[in-house]
Amino acid sequence: MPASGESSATRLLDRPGVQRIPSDKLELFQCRDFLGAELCERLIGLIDRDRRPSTIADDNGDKYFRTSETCDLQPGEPAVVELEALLAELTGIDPAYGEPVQGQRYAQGQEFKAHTDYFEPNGVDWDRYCSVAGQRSWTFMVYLNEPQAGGATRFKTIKKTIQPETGKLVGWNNRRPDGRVNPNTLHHGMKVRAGVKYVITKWYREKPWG
Ligand SMILES: O=C(O)CCC(=O)C(=O)O
Ligand SMILES: [Fe+2]
Repeated sequence: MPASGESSATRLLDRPGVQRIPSDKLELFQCRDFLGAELCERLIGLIDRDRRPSTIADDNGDKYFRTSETCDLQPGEPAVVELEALLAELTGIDPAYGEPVQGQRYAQGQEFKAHTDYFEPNGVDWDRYCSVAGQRSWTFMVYLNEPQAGGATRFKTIKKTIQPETGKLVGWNNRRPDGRVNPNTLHHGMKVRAGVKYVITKWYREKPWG
């Protein structure tokens, strides 16, 4: 298959270990042990080195909406290169369509309230975030550890809660079959009740990132 900006259910399910979460409302997948524990540890080390308060696009005025910290991972770091190669092999998406990988860290009590990863097509931030690379197409995230309690990702519309497990990947298509954004991708990074939670997030765009 030639490299493109698209992944597909067929491509993802081709890989042993990938499971589709049953729903006709969105294309949602998980894969346990996508990353080994050692690579997860190295990525956590990078996140701890460079983290800053997380921000949100399409700000809704709630300053407790996303209370975590974020790290822009450096593309040249060996652990990031390894991660990117594994994601490209899984998704089939040409790396040119990807935003740089981010790390997210949630301390006890921190969360990312229910949101969608796509940008509101008529929102105030559309031009700022999407004029070059277009809309976010696919999201992939990987849990790098297991907090002692809390920190699950809840897909509210389909009432599905995914528990953090070291190395487990979760991914979904942010669009419906007709190409419009899919509100059923609404998800909540729930409060960590005890311990700390680390994830990486990888967002792909409809056009090359540039
Ligand atoms: O931490 C989670 O479980 C969800 C993270 C997320 O939704 C995001 O970073 O966009
Ligand atoms: Fe999200």
